[in-house]
Amino acid sequence: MPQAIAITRHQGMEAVELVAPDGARATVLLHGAHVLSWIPAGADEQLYVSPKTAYASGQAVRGGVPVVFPQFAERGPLQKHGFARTKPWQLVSAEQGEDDALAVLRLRDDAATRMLWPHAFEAELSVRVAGRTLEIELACENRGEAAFSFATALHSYLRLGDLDAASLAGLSGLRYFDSVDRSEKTQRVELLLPSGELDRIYEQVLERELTLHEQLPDGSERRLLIRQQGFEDAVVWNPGADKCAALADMPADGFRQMLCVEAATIMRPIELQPGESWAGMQILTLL
Ligand SMILES: O=P(O)(O)OC[C@H]1O[C@@H](O)[C@H](O)[C@@H](O)[C@@H]1O
Repeated sequence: MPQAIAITRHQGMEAVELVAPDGARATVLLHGAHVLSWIPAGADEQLYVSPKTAYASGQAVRGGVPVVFPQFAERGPLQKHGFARTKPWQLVSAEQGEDDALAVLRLRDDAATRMLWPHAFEAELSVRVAGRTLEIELACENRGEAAFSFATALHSYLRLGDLDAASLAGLSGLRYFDSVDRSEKTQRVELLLPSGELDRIYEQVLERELTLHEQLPDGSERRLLIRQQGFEDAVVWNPGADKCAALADMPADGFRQMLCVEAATIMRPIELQPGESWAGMQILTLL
């Protein structure tokens, strides 16, 4: 029998603490349906959250997994990355199952969202933890009478001990839009070694498996498998030293402890006719 999980508080905000029978855990804020923590069974924290982030209504949390919807970055008239990450979501269910723990959260249009974006929608975020895997699925349904289109991303901040010891594999051969110098390029090298500001939208990433590698001080290697379904693109972002210093909610050296690898659909926005739905998932597995 699934065991219901009650709402608790985390950093002064409503949250659910998912715990699977094998010990895998995740913390999800109702604010923004924001996954704040993921601890695979037998391992330690895999997500980065800035120690300087605000936890306040109407503000975005810096770290974890912000939900970007219905606009990516400043590619449209809305606030940066859209409104979903700063809205209170409703908890639909949270429970521990026989071999996992699952929470489902929902956001529907209201008068405030329709002022910004005149569409009737229902978004659902499902977060599932079990063993060494975290699955985050975002679904969206058009509940109105006219078609709409949107861009979206699961903006995952992956925690690092040291950026210089990290590399990302699996992107070679892909086209990408480099948001730093606003040009189209092709990834030539197999391993992306992050250094300096990195802000790229890799296109048509579906079917690719990315792996974040990190050499740990004890000589071992951490490997995090990053897969996506439904999302077409992937964003790789690190602000680098200068941009990080300018972010009020990040410590100056915070960029060394994170790399964002985001499952996204940006280049070809998703179009939904009345009654149609879309879903996409990011799947993280600690190998
Ligand atoms: O500071 P924000 O609004 O959370 O955005 C962080 C970054 O998010 C990334 O997804 C974008 O590619 C970057 O351009 C952006 O700077």
